[in-house]
Amino acid sequence: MRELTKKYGGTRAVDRLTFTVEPGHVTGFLGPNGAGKSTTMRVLLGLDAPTSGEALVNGRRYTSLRRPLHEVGALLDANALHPGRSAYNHLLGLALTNGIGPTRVAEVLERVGLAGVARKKAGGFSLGMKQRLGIAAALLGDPGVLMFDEPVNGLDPDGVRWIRDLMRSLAAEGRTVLLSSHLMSEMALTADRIVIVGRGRLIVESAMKDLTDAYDSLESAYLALTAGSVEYGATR
Ligand SMILES: Nc1ncnc2c1ncn2[C@@H]1O[C@H](COP(=O)(O)OP(=O)(O)OP(=O)(O)O)[C@@H](O)[C@H]1O
Repeated sequence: MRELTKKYGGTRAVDRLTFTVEPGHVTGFLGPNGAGKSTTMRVLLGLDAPTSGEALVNGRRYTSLRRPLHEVGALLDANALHPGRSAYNHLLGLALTNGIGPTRVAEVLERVGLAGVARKKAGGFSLGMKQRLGIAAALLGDPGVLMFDEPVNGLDPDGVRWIRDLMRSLAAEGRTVLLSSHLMSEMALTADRIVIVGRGRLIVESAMKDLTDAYDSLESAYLALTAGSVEYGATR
């Protein structure tokens, strides 16, 4: 992200945001509700155009990537699927339009643990199974850059642990992993770098260890650093 700004009417969802996500790490992307995390990911994926500045994947705009699914994969919304289609057909449709063969579909279904329900309709899947299917789609093109918007939400403890291990193994394979979540204790176990935004602006970009050394915990660091940026705070 270089000086990325995205306005919706009078709202500055993202405001001159500059940061870099490094390969080989899980980077936690944190910030209060409405801070601009999803908007940043949407612009990175070419789903929204920047108002000014740029969001680059491997040094290029998403729209200029020749084989986008091979460069970047993302899970933004686990419910973005056709409910009547099977998990296998959902992935096969995506694969075939991107020059990827059925063998790879079987591979990613195996990796996310859905091989046994591949022929079942995705509409009947639990939230956790839909998250896994969304992750399978992100992995289809074996991309070096991965983005996950709140993949842990609503998952059972097994699912939470699975996502944590998957994120860490993807980073250990040398990939760039950007992960948003509001669950600080889980993020503290998963990420080794942290980017915090508030009101569309960068608050801090840091190694996890530097934050937890300076504050008691990631949660304390987060609460202290975002104290002035919470837009929809409840009265206490
Ligand atoms: N399509 C849109 N049209 C108008 N405003 C939008 C749109 N998308 C986002 N916004 C606004 O931009 C701001 C940033 O929203 P965004 O969803 O990026 O935040 P977020 O950090 O992902 O929040 P959360 O943690 O609640 O998911 C909010 O004020 C939101 O209302």
